[in-house]
This record gives sequence, structure tokens and C-alpha cells, in this order.
Amino acid sequence: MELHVRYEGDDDPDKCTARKLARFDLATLHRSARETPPGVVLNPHAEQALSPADRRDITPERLVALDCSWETAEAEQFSLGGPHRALPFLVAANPVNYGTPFQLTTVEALAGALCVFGERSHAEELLAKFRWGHTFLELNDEPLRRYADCADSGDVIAVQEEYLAAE
Ligand SMILES: C[S@@+](CC[C@H](N)C(=O)[O-])C[C@H]1O[C@@H](n2cnc3c(N)ncnc32)[C@H](O)[C@@H]1O
Repeated sequence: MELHVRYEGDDDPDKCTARKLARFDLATLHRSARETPPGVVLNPHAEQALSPADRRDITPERLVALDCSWETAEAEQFSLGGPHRALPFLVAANPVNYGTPFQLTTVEALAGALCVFGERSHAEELLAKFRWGHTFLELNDEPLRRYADCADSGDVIAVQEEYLAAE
């Protein structure tokens, strides 16, 4: 699975998870939307939740994230080609937003999406570059496995409802 990031560059470069992935050749950064190839776009504003069915949407298989500050991550920033999908309920493990649902770093979002697509070892490879990376898989182990077993977005939402009700 190819991993691409539209890199805005308005966040602290020392803490930027996308830059670190690119340093290890684990993702490709793009400085403009025009240069960013189409893929399944991880967009927290999207109406549809990501599900295993989305894997088939793009050939070659490609995930795209937008790395920018959460301050500027408005819906209009996500003008990127391809189907846009929101990740279902998952909890951040990074030190800045630890325990916060939905507000993930770029590496957590990519790793979460890979797990939904059944690509867990690829997700582990990304997260291994971060001190707290394994915690993301530990905190979200059960929901990630259940989302990966879903047929479509409707099933994913039904599973998500259980976690939201327990919040
Ligand atoms: C707003 S940026 C913040 C990046 C942070 N500066 C870093 O170093 O990782 C995080 C990106 O991950 C993806 N993402 C995070 N949470 C998401 C969610 N709940 N649904 C879909 N995509 C999400 C989006 O592409 C989002 O723009």
C-alpha cells in the first residue's frame, strides 16, 4: 500500500510525524495538492467512515493524509483527489493528545487505516519509529480488529456506536 502525505508545513517540524515517516522512506511528502496523487483521503470531516470495502476504490492502493496543524485542519483544506473517509472511533496515543478520540497524528491515522484494511504489519512498521507507537495499537486493539472484520461503512458505524455509548 502506497502512503502519501500532503504536507502543509505549518506544524512544529520537530514533532511532525509525517516528516519522520518520510525520513525513513515510509511515506512520500507532497508540497501541493496538485502534486499529491489521488488515493483514499483520510479526512476527519468526511461523511463516510473508512471500511475494508474502500481498499478496492483506488489502483494502485494508496492512502493519503494531510499533515497540517489541527488549528488549520478545516474542511476546505482537504481539497485532494479520491474518496474521502473519516476514521471511526480510535483513541490517540501520542503525548500531545493522549486519550483523545478522533484527533490522531498523521502516523496514527495512516496506521489505523492500514489496520482497517488488514495490513497490520505495515501499521506496526510505521509505529515502530515512535516511542509511543505501540501504545496506539494496544489502546485500540479491539476496535481495530472489529473494524477490519466489517463489510462496509454501515457495519463500521454500528461497531463505533458501541464505543461511543461506553464513553
Ligand atoms: C491534522 S494532521 C496533524 C498532524 C500532526 N502535526 C503530526 O505530526 O502528525 C493529522 C492528519 O491525520 C489524518 N487524521 C487524523 N485523525 C483523523 C480522523 N479521525 N479521520 C480521518 N483522518 C484523520 C488527517 O489526514 C489529518 O489531517
